[in-house]
Amino acid sequence: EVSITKFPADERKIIAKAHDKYKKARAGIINTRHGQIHTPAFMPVGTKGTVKAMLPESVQTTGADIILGNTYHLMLQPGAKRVFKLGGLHKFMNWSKPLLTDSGGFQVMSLSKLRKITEEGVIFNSHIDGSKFMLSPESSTEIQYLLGSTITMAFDECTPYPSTYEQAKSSMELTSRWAKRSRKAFYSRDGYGQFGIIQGSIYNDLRLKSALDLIELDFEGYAIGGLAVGEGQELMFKVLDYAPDLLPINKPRYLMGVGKPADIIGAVQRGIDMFDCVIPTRSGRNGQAFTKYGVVNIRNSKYKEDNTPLEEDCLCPACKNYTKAYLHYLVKVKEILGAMLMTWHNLMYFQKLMLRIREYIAQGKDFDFIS
Ligand SMILES: CC1(C)O[C@H]2[C@@H](O1)[C@@]1(COC(C)(C)O1)O[C@@H]2CNc1nc2cc3nc(N)[nH]c(=O)c3cc2[nH]1
Ligand SMILES: [Zn+2]
Repeated sequence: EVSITKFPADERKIIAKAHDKYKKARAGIINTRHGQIHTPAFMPVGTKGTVKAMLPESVQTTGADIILGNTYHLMLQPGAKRVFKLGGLHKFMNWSKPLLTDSGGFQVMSLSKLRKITEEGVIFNSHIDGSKFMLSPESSTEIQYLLGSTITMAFDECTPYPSTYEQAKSSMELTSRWAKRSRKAFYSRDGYGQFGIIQGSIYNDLRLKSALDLIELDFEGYAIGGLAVGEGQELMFKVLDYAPDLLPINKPRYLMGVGKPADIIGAVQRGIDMFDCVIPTRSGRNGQAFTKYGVVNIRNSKYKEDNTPLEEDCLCPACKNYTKAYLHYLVKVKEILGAMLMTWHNLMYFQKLMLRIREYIAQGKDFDFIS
């Protein structure tokens, strides 16, 4: 079975770095049914089948190869069967490149009020109208098939932080049992893939056991779950100092929910290939712009007569055609165009960061720049 991961030998540029810090960084290409993904890659979050305030063609111009959708939200509305009947999520949202869908467990725990975790799966009440649903390894995998996801995530339990060793152990063991059922339920096709998600919280022996359990299932890629859940950067990096090395070197490694530029750079240096985070889109809508000068809070009154762009050399529409004064005004009066331009700029910024990281790795250069 051809997996979706072909780090072609000639294109795989794993450069041993002069000193330890960079030797784990790698740049590669993931080949899928819906096109290539250049790694290290940042995936804009399109939770409900849209990257908020962006047209899909605009997302494409920022350089994104792949976007993320959510099983939890789409199963509640408009419903996976309906999306399937309408031709699948790619057609529905007019995005023809790769799509990765999260499997829903994390969103149930962070969004729905009443829920019950059983061996079978998670029973919960919709946060929209309170109606009852159940997500299991089988139903999550089927929903992602109906959506037409390029990369399907195994159904896991995101171990909360902090957790005791015992709590983390039983949670990780549940995730391993669910991973097996997810793998069995996956309908494997050329150019599509399923990623396992390792848990184990901050305990290295649990992380190792989780990795061993999932490697046995031979997923096309692996995610490190249970991080970016409030543990902070220092503890996250402590886990990342060893966890990526537990995973197969020739398969993609995806760190879920991360992160700010500095988090991404530190994680790439520790061997991570894929990222997703709501920060560029969510903070853009809240008036925060990422720039090489740092984060600009455009609502600050010091910008109300600032006739210069966010970044003079940025090619996004916000910087090419508008001033900080105009963005300040739009965000203050809550005009929709404000959310659009700020989001567009931030997504462009994050993709430029990933492009620079890929170039630096390919040239064997240090990329400790925090931009
Ligand atoms: C709830 C919401 C929207 O998800 C974002 C964002 O808030 C927020 C809140 O604080 C920040 C850190 C800024 O990001 O945390 C989320 C990003 N961290 C994260 N996403 C994850 C998704 C995951 N999915 C699965 N299946 N399994 C996991 O273990 C898992 C772990 C994850 N960690
Ligand atoms: Zn810009």
